[in-house]
Amino acid sequence: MKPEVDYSLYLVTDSTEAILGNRDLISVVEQALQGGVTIVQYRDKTSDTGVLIRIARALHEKCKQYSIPLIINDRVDVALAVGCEGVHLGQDDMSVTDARNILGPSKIIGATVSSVEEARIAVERGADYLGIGTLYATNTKKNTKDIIGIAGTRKILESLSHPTSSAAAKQIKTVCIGGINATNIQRILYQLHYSPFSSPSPPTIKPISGAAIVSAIIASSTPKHASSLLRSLITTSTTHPTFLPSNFSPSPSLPSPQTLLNATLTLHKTNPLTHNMTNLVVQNLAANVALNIGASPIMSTNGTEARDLAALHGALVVNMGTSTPEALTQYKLAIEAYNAVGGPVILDPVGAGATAARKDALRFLLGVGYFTVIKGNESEILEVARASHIPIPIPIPSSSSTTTPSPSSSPEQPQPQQQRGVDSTHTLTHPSKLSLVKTLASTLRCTILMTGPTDILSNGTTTLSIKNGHEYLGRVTGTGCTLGTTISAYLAAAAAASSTSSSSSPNDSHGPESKDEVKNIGVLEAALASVLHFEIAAEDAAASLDVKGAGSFVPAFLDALAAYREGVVEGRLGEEWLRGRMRVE
Ligand SMILES: Cc1ncc(COP(=O)(O)OP(=O)(O)O)c(N)n1
Ligand SMILES: Cc1nc(C(=O)O)sc1CCOP(=O)(O)O
Repeated sequence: MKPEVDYSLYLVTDSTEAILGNRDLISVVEQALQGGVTIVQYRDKTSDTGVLIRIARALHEKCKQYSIPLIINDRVDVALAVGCEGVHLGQDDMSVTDARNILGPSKIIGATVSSVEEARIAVERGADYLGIGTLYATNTKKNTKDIIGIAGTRKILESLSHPTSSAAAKQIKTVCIGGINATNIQRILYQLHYSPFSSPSPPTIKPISGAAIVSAIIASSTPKHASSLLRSLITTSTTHPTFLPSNFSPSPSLPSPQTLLNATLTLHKTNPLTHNMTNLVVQNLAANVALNIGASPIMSTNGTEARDLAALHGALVVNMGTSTPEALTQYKLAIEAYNAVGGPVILDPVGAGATAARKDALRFLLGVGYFTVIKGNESEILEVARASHIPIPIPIPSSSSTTTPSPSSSPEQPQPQQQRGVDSTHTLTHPSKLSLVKTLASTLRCTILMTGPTDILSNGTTTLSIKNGHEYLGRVTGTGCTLGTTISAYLAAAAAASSTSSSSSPNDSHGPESKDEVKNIGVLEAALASVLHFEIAAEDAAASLDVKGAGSFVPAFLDALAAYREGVVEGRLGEEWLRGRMRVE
């Protein structure tokens, strides 16, 4: 009878100079056991068999003291000699079938897989768990076959829980591997619906059972501390991941006008910080937009001050408009700082499809941290989808035929039309856009806003079309970027309000009506409220008699942004008014 194994923090060892240094492996593993690793794999690619067996025996003794299973990498003979709990086999090692025949039914056999097909075969051959990778590029193992990211890992998890999959597939345990550390583990587990003991929470995806880690523990100078930190991040990720603002759960329906007005009131009351790492073109306009909607802007591209700024309960906008390799390093520092404290982060992948450098920058940023909202025009969101390995709809050719993305689409991705500069191309039908935005939001477990004549907003559960706005917005450079600033201010306000709602007075004059309504301002509500504030103000500004074109529109727009906020705060713009103005379905 195989014991129930907790795969949540799976330590894979490494004895190389670069990672272990000149320390003693047994002592490092013992410290990791004290810190709370739940399963250990001895992985040593160079030692002779005699040495392998000696070290494996010593490790097994230690693991037994902590009642933790020991697995041997690659070598069935060593596992047999030591009598430990099992083996881990790669695609080029002994087959799972042969290993099972040798080891018998009571031993644990793990298999490395990087595709749906490899997973299917490993399950069929009787593996107990799958090591799914490579999740992210890692210095620990340079010659990995495929970097599959969150989307590739999810594809495998989805295939295992597919209604037509076998009972064994539905039951098999899974860990992800490659580039996992304390800064990204919660986001990764969140995006992979971590659940330590199988019980597929959302039925469409099998939750991951744990994370396999090498360097973040073995290379640490304090393996006990590194392990216990990782363990506590894993444990809290099932309750509430620290990178998510509290109460930011997916909204199941179209937010009510009162909730949207409450978001504006909350913004006014909290005067949140919006930290903009934005492009050179829009710095001034973005700061003015922030001031007029009722936020406090800071335009800082220095990542080293992000930790201090993140402590001020604001939100971060990362806008790739004029980014450089040096800027990417600064963005990384800032994203990590905001993720560490649960501050909202908005990614505006400006011109993401325009050049190879921008495509690379986008892939880099998507691996760096969690984005609460990703906002972009159609071309930019298509690029995010491609970077996330999500099947994208076929662009409209000369005729109007399109396909809807489906998880079973061919791996041959249709190439989106080359983006020219930062302008968007318009190639998809509305249903295709809806489907793409929803799929992307649910895959990345964040909120996506695709802007255009009709904006599409989705958190993967609720998908909305927003038809407000005015064409002048498209004739002033950088207005799209300043929408990112507006979203950040609303998210920061909602996050701050939700974390203090229990202590605030629910019936302040002109304030949100109840604690519940403050709590209900989740990401989708805050993002929708910000888009409506921005776009209805644009409509009002454009209708002003003084406005003759895009030039005179800008000052009128700033006035209208402030007037919207003042109207809501003073109670002149209420529920009925908003119901009549919002064009959302
Ligand atoms: C848990 C886990 N997953 C994957 C691997 C990789 O194993 P393999 O493909 O055999 O590659 P090497 O480890 O031998 O380089 C693993 N070891 N553990
Ligand atoms: C041993 C191993 N196997 C991988 C795979 O993709 O199969 S990645 C990897 C190394 C993971 O190291 P770290 O946690 O330091 O990034």
